[in-house]
Amino acid sequence: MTRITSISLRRVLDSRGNATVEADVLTESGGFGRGAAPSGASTGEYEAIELPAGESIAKAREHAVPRLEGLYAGDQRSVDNALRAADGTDDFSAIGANSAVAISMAAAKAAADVLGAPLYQHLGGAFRGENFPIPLGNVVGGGEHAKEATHIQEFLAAPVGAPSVSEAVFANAAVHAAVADVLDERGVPAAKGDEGAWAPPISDAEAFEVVEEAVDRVADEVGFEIRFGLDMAAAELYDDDEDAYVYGDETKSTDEQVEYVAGLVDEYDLAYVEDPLDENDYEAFAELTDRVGDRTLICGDDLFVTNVERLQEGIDVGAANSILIKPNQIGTLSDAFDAVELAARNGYETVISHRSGETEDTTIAHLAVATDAGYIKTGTVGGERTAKLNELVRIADDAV
Ligand SMILES: C=C(OP(=O)(O)O)C(=O)O
Ligand SMILES: [Mg+2]
Repeated sequence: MTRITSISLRRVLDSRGNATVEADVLTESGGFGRGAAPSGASTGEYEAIELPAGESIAKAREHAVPRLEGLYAGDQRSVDNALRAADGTDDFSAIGANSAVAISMAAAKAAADVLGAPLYQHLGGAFRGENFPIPLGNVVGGGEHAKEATHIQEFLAAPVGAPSVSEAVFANAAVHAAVADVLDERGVPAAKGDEGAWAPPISDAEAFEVVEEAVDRVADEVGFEIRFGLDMAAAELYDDDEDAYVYGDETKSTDEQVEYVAGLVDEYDLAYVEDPLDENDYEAFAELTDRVGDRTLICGDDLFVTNVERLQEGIDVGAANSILIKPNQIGTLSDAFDAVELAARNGYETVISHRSGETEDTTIAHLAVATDAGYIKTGTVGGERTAKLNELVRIADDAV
């Protein structure tokens, strides 16, 4: 039986050293699942609300846990509906999306444990496990993830020609290492940002040169196509008062930003551009998608926040052609699945994603395989990132 008998919640550390919520779910027949909430730094304005971990735990213990005990862990919709009902708001601001997502993921894992099935199969069904996402690997970054580095938040290796997920994962690690070599040759010192990407004190223009060089070197070595992409996190660059995108001392109007990004797509043959425009500007997203959407992915992260209503608005006007899926942006696995399905029905590519603050939790690796996502964005190096990447390698090797 998969009835939930107990849920324990605790504060644990995330990769930035902040407190986050971990949930353990136990079922009648001894099924066990554990989930931990990640946490963003460049969060979208419309995301579900994360409360301080201790507060979120206290509220969830009082309002959610009593409703959940006795439910079937395997009935994910009921579990997630009960979380929503216990919260009673649209954005999980009563119990916190951090407790909600931790419990939602833990319940799914407990159900998989009872079934004796890998999580991706419990979530995605018997026919999943053959296709794997292309990992987008953050190799250079700045923005909200590292001070005194690039304005663009993430430069992402995209090993689109890799014959296997394992070769893709290792190629991204090789690009990360090659970036260090190229920076060293240029005499540029570099620490690492929150996601383990290099955070050098160089201009965005120089970062393009460095990443292109590193990608080319590794592509030559491995013999398959590697491209690269960006997360511009442009809502963080956009200044409402100036109505412009601010790059240090320079600003760009919205038209100039569209022109700039379209130019970058062509100059660098970018495979992927996330959040190239402000999270409120569907119109400019649509214009850019119209211009370059036939040759690259224009992805909405802060734009869509894994929310079906915001995604539908984008679909209606042709804004973007792909969506970033972050379960903690919306609060439950059911909501994340709904966003994936709406995207798929409308020809939008899905990219399952980590947050800049992460834990060892590997749910998103399973979610990517379960939903047949085209891409996963989960870093390149660092234990909390390799936890997901190595889990993908294990899934491919039938070793989970
Ligand atoms: C992973 C990201 O960063 P954060 O978790 O800080 O939102 C992102 O913006 O895509
Ligand atoms: Mg983003």
